[in-house]
Amino acid sequence: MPKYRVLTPKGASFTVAGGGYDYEKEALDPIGAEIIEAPANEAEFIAAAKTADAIYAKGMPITKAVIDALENCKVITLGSVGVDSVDVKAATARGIPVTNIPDTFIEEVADHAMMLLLAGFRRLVEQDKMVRTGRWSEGRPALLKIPRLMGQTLGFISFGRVARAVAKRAAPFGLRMMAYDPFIQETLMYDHGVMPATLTEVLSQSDFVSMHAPARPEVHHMLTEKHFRQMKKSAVFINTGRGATVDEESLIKALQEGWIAHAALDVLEKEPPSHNNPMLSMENVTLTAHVASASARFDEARKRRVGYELSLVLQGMWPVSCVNPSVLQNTALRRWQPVSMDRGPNS
Ligand SMILES: O=C(O)CC[C@@H](O)C(=O)O
Repeated sequence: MPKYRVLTPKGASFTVAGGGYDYEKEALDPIGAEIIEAPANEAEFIAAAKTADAIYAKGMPITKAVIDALENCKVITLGSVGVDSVDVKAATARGIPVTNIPDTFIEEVADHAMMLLLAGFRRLVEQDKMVRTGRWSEGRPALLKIPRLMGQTLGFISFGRVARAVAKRAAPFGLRMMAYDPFIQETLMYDHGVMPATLTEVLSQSDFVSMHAPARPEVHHMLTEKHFRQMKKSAVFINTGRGATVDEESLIKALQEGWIAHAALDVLEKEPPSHNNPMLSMENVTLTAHVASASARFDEARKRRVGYELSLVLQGMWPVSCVNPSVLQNTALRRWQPVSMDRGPNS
């Protein structure tokens, strides 16, 4: 009988795929905790959740109904930056800390955003299709219509850690950069060679608009028809954040009616998309399957980090990355002091 039960939706275990090293066991075995899988449907998950000591949320929404059924849960742990799959408000109301991993795969997502930018701009998918379908001679005329990349403008909506990592990659390509983010200090933008701007300036002046707004209810459908109408007809829209920040119907209309040139998207409003999503057959759309974070290193790092957060809380300590830290004050969990990495001015 395990001392602690960590409940996770079936099929979402965070052991390394393909029988690799078992990072979950490494973190959880010494404290007597065990991962238990429950069917990933709300009713069956709720039945199993009553006695769970912790939830590892993945692959299914952890709704208010699930959270209200928890009788013994000390933490809900996410293996992502985005916390949109958990009703954080409900967890906060119940005094349950929710943890995420905000810093583990910034480089991967930034690589992917840059790849989408280049692929969308140089029409990679269309070019590939032309070669494969015997239309070799059509490739060059298609690209003769687009400008040179150097000197084009990249505009960021939201300038968090991933956007800043994209800016580092974009600078050597000779892109001018601007960003809209009312929550980030302008000096941080200047440090990255990025001009602070209003949303209208970003939309109307950018050749590439890269969306990085986090998945929060306040930014649901932040971009609608009126925003796509403000963009350049030649603009490429890139989204590696969350599909829900964009009104997808408006985006589809913008692409179909030529208000913008191309969309390169890792995220969609509904994932996977339904077979009748028009974007699946549109030539001016480049799609990947919400995989921007993926790499072998990330897979390992995510599992280690999830195991670490779980083991901290189950052993009675504050987690490292808590998205609702106000609840920590009212728990019996002990605050711990991380060791300072700052070894002084000459280190
Ligand atoms: O689970 C993933 O790999 C994607 C997670 C990513 O979208 C996030 O919000 O952190």
